[in-house]
Amino acid sequence: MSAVAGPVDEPEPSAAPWRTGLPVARRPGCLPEPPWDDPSLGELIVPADELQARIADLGAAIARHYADRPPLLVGVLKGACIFLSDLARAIGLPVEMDFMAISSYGSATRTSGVVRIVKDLDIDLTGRHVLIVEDIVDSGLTLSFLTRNLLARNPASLEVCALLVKEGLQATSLDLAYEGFRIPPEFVVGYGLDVAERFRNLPFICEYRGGDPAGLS
Ligand SMILES: O=P(O)(O)OC[C@H]1O[C@H](OP(=O)(O)OP(=O)(O)O)[C@H](O)[C@@H]1O
Ligand code: HPA
Repeated sequence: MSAVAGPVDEPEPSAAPWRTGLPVARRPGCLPEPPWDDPSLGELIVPADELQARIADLGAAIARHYADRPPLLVGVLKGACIFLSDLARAIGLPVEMDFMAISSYGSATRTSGVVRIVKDLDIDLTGRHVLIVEDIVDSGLTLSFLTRNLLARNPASLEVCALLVKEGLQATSLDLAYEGFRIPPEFVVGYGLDVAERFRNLPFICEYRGGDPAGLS
């Protein structure tokens, strides 16, 4: 699986790390700036402008692949809400959207190992071209649960677009049609990703250094 794999016609690779398949390098010493500075936040992992540029490319690749069969985007709440909002606007097709809320982390920084559907889809997937939109693949448990669950609903096709994939943490191999960035195996927040519901509205992705979030108010 490549970091920029798409079913068709990806743009020519450039020197940017997310196009070469290399892990996105941490920005040494580059910390979030006011008003986003916070002592529990560490170094920047993906700056806001790189997120937006990559999402524009993903949107274009998705639009090419689904040109004659606009997909149903299935957003995985809550983490994917911001990614899906930007991605949907980068796909120049009349997409539809539905949402599923799935939780396995609670307020912790490690998966509980138990994936729970908190809210199911409203739309019947039978015969639909479904694109799952995920914010992050970490252990891979959520995605593996979700693909099995949605395949059982008889879609015409089922693909995955994940913004972030943590390097080397998945027990089984992944089948991702679209991937944004490979990131180091550390807990990250921002751009939809939270710890105990905090930091989802950061416009970038950064390392979380705050320790056990249980005491957060
Ligand atoms: O690959 P995994 O180890 O399964 O982790 C990935 C999942 O974890 C997060 O969801 P979370 O359970 O934290 O819920 P949230 O999206 O509401 O924050 C994230 O949004 C993914 O859905
Ligand atoms: O690194 C992460 N940050 C926030 N939420 C997550 N869910 C899985 N991994 C992560």
